[in-house]
Amino acid sequence: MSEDSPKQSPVIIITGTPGTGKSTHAQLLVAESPIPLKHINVGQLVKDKSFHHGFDEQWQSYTVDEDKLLDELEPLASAGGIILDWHTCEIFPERWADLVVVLRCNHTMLWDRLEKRNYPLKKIQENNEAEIMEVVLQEARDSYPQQIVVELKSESSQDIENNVTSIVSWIKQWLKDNDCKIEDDMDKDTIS
Ligand SMILES: Nc1ncnc2c1ncn2[C@@H]1O[C@H](COP(=O)(O)OP(=O)(O)O)[C@@H](O)[C@H]1O
Repeated sequence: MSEDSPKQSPVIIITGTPGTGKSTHAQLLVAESPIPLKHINVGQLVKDKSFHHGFDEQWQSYTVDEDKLLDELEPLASAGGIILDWHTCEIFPERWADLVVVLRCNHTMLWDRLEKRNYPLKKIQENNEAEIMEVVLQEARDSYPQQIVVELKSESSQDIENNVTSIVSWIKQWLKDNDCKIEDDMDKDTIS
């Protein structure tokens, strides 16, 4: 985190293999944060605003138009107060990020979660393998200073509560470190 950041609230990236609990964490964090945070579900944003070059049937995912996506997010990241929720993070410039949370999950549990989502078998296998190989964790460690990258277990509801509590503590400390005030009457919302 930058010591002399003019932002009044931080940018938090929540990343992890699909199904590890990013959106669940982000939603609870919005509800429990002492300051307003916007939850940006980046995958949904890509779809809604067509920041892509089409759907890749083989990979069952959109081919993202990174320039358009970054242009949209830049002013939001500069202002702060956002949670970027996506299954990849290296695209986000290092200067944006104050905290990078990487959610992790046992691969058997992850398999069940993705099956419930009706993902095709190939996509479940790929994501499962990525989780076992720690692909997203490695990407985060390669892209941001090690002191802002935090790996958190997301296997139970207790994990979610504990994780959100510790992120809220981190936010409070960030606000103190950056001489920012907590205002009671600010709205909280979610955008995609
Ligand atoms: N820590 C957890 N404990 C139990 N269930 C979880 C946990 N994290 C996520 N889930 C469940 O797994 C599914 C995927 O969660 P979601 O937040 O949509 O993941 P992501 O945003 O990473 O794709 C949801 O049904 C959610 O309730």
